[in-house]
Amino acid sequence: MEVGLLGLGIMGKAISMNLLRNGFKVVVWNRTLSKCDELVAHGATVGESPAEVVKKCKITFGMLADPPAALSVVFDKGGVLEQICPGKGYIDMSTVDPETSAKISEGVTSKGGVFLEAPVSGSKQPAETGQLIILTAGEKALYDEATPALNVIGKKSFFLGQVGNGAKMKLVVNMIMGCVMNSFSEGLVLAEKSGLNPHTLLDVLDLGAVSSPLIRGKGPAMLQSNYSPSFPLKHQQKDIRLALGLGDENAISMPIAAAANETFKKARSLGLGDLDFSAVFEAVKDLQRLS
Ligand SMILES: NC(=O)C1=CN([C@@H]2O[C@H](COP(=O)(O)OP(=O)(O)OC[C@H]3O[C@@H](n4cnc5c(N)ncnc54)[C@H](OP(=O)(O)O)[C@@H]3O)[C@@H](O)[C@H]2O)C=CC1
Ligand SMILES: O=CC(=O)O
Repeated sequence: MEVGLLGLGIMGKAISMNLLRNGFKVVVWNRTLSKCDELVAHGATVGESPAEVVKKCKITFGMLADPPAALSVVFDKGGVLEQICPGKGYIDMSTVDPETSAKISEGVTSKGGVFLEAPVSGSKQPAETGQLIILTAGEKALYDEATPALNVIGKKSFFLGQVGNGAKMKLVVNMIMGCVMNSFSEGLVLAEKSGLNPHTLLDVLDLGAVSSPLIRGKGPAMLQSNYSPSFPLKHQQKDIRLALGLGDENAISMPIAAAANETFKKARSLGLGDLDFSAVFEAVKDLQRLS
């Protein structure tokens, strides 16, 4: 099966490599075209534009940074819309808001193509090993057609109905994850400042109800100030911001998420946006110094 992949950041590169390893032919494109070279060395071919990738493939995936990027590869010159047509599908895996997803869906279907949103839960390592959780919504026929690829990309795919539901589910999940990371960071600072060994706190947490892959996976690196990015902090802040927007629309009060958003914004202002989202720990430490 041949598929297209637009966007070779942390996730797009890992997903492409995994598809190639599993026997898929993959046509790639990235805004910074030089990032395609490594994929080519592993057997991918390159499209000079999103439109060229769509021209070559029946199904094309997008894995872009944020709503402006996701819209740009579809609507701008050389974009998906120039070649999408009946018989072709576009699957957007970027984490965006439901409105962005709906605009892309309208654009694709207006040209006779079919659309599926498919944001993923899980980070760099699950992407490399095909262990993502895929939150799809939109055209069920495209979901069925893409199932062989989805089964390689993820360990479980959900079909959630109409366009927007995948985006909403992803934003709810990442709103929770951002709040947990914030609270965990405050706990580490509180432990240390009150005279406890934070390494012992990690051991205690791991044995109790709060134990989780997130805390187990990130805690030791955070105590070493190692924030090599798996999930960039700027994207976590974007997700909480978009989740707060969803809360606004639904008149849901989310004071904890709003406070977490402030801390992620503080972390971005400290220049930590490209580091892993666990670097919010540094912003929490900084806030203690100021208070
Ligand atoms: N990393 C993670 O753990 C996870 C990330 N996600 C989500 O997946 C998406 C991708 O994440 P990730 O791979 O980490 O992000 P990266 O920041 O590593 O990559 C972003 C990608 O978007 C491209 N891009 C940015 N702006 C534009 C633009 N204006 N036009 C065209 N392309 C653009 C970049 O191209 P260029 O190389 O030229 O800059 C790059 O290919 C995000 O929505 C993120 O929230 C979801 C689950 C996990
Ligand atoms: O969006 C990030 C993730 O880990 O999921």
